[in-house]
Amino acid sequence: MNILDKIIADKFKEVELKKALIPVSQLEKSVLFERKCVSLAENLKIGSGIIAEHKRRSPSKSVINQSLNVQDVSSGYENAGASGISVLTDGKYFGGSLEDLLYARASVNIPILRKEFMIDEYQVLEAKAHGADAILLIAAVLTEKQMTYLADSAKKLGMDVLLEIHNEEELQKSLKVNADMIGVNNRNLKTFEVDIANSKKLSALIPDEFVKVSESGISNTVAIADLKNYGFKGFLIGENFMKTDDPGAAATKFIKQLKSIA
Ligand SMILES: O=P(O)(O)OC[C@@H](O)[C@@H](O)c1c[nH]c2ccccc12
Repeated sequence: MNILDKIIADKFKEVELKKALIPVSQLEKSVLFERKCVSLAENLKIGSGIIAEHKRRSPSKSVINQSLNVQDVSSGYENAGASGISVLTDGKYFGGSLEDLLYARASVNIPILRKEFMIDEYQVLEAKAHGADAILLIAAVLTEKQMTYLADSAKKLGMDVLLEIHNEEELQKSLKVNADMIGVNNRNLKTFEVDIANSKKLSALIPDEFVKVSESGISNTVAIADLKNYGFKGFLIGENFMKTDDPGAAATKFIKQLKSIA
């Protein structure tokens, strides 16, 4: 079994357990359920385009940074001029939690993406109840029908949808889904190989109604200037910031440099 299949198998078990412990009616009682979401897709069009990620560890890199707290990282990213923040909530493989999402929400006003392996509507409700403005759907692990259902349920709650693809086949099955953004993952989640050329290759095939996002392996501003020429408006960056002692400062420096070459 590849790592992605393992993560998904574990996720099914986790969601079943959670459903039994915390009913949907309780999620809907969260004060955050009434909060009006801020559109990540719209924010990408008007700002720096950087979606800065809070990621403690990953299956590909093991530990990235375990010593920071999510409030400092999130407010650091917001002050740096990020257009949005991505918060990993998977515990087993990425060291994140829904609590991280809550604390991030309490620390910033910019849109927050719940970075999770979504397989069930229950997780969409959880995202809303913990202050997310957007959810991620990964085409590699979902059918067209599942993506349609999950996207529609997120849209009903006022959240944006970032649909992640890695190849042309995944793009084709995603085109009818009600997503706001299509993200090209430069990392193959099955092999962990990273290649930014993947974004460039697939860009022309993505219809204009979707905001284009390039994800993973981005470590310099020249790569972004290049990706902008291919129509990308959003750039998801995790490790490059998180591997430093001060991700907010790293993001500040990065975004300043980005502006200077624009
Ligand atoms: O740390 P990086 O290489 O900058 O990548 C960030 C982000 O794109 C990556 O964490 C990611 C992209 N898609 C995912 C799906 C699940 C978990 C994580 C991811």
